[in-house]
Amino acid sequence: MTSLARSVLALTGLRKRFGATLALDGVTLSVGPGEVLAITGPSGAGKTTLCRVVAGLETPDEGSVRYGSEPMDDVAPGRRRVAFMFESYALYPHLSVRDNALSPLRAPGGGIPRERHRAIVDETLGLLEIAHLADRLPGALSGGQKQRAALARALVQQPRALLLDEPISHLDAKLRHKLRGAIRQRLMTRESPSIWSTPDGLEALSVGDRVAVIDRGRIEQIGAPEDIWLRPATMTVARLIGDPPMSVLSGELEGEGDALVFAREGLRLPLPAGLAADAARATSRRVSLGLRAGALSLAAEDAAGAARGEIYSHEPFGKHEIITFSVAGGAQIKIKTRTAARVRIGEAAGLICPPDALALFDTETGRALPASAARHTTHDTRDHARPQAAVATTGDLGR
Ligand SMILES: Nc1ncnc2c1ncn2[C@@H]1O[C@H](COP(=O)(O)OP(=O)(O)OP(=O)(O)O)[C@@H](O)[C@H]1O
Repeated sequence: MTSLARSVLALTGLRKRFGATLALDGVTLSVGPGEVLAITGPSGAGKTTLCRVVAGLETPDEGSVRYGSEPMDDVAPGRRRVAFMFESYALYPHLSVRDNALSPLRAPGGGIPRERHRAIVDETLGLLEIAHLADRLPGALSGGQKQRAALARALVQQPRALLLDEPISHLDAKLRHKLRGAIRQRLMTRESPSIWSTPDGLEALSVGDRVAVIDRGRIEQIGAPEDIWLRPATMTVARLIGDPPMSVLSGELEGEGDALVFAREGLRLPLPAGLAADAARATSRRVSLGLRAGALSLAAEDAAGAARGEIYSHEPFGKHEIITFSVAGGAQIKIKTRTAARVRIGEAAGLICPPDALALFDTETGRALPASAARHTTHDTRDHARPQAAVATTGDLGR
């Protein structure tokens, strides 16, 4: 077997149209050897199409796919040596779970000595907690069990690139949380690039070395999980990522003495110095303010510096609570608190917005305002020839 496993997977200018739908709109990105790129976006954003183009199951209208220096555009799917876990599983109905997982290893060019097949498969079934189902046929499995059988079939291979399309979406929350760590550990030991697609932004942040956020076929932002979390490049990213995501309110910039104020009906917030510097360079006064739920807090209605409003709803979730705060005019802001707050629906309250809770966007373009935007990228500029800096993790990302 020729080993191309340490190659960079590079996608350049991919465009794919289905009738009136532009499923991929100029996607350029690369995934390094051993790297996991998590791609996240809402339903219909283009995640599956991206995976299918990489696997050769869909031909792009424009753009190209390369492994290392080798263009893949004219290479048939079966010869690309890509392991693709389909969102629809595509299990062989007449084969047991074990035989489904063994099937790619037994195919010509599988590359792994035959005597090791059974041990690799059984270890992977154990990792995914389906060893006890090894002899069952897919027809006798639940949706989540089928999903893990399909995942096992992808994980046992030694491909040039591994594509996992929503690999754990049908598992219960506890198992999903447990397995995303276990699978990520497994992927880290590989030399091939991996793409992990998921509609769950937090899952993407927890499994990806880098994360690409896609919407309507366009990459909105690509970067380290921390960047996506702390510095969303666009309003779309801000609205997609987070638990709950930022509340994004449209308004206007107004001068008030030396200060710049974000103003809309029911809300006037003086901008902290850093944000005011960004805002001063805005070309339009029409801006949108992002408020990060976990950095906001409630205060008394008349507390100094608090914005006034009332409690619209209160959802206690055990470890944390989500409070929806509404201001005059009806705009709603989500607050996430750890402490059990004593709040009553309809009660007047104040909202404290520290500087790190806020992000500012140009309403027209949807992009973060200049000074912040300089730190962002929607283009993949990583040079995979250089060693990658270790990605620091933060407790907030829940890895
Ligand atoms: N074969 C096809 N024919 C027509 N339209 C298609 C086809 N495949 C995908 N699309 C459209 O292209 C867009 C992108 O679809 P895609 O399946 O890539 O999204 P996705 O991000 O994977 O969504 P989901 O999370 O729901 O799986 C959608 O609007 C979809 O309806």
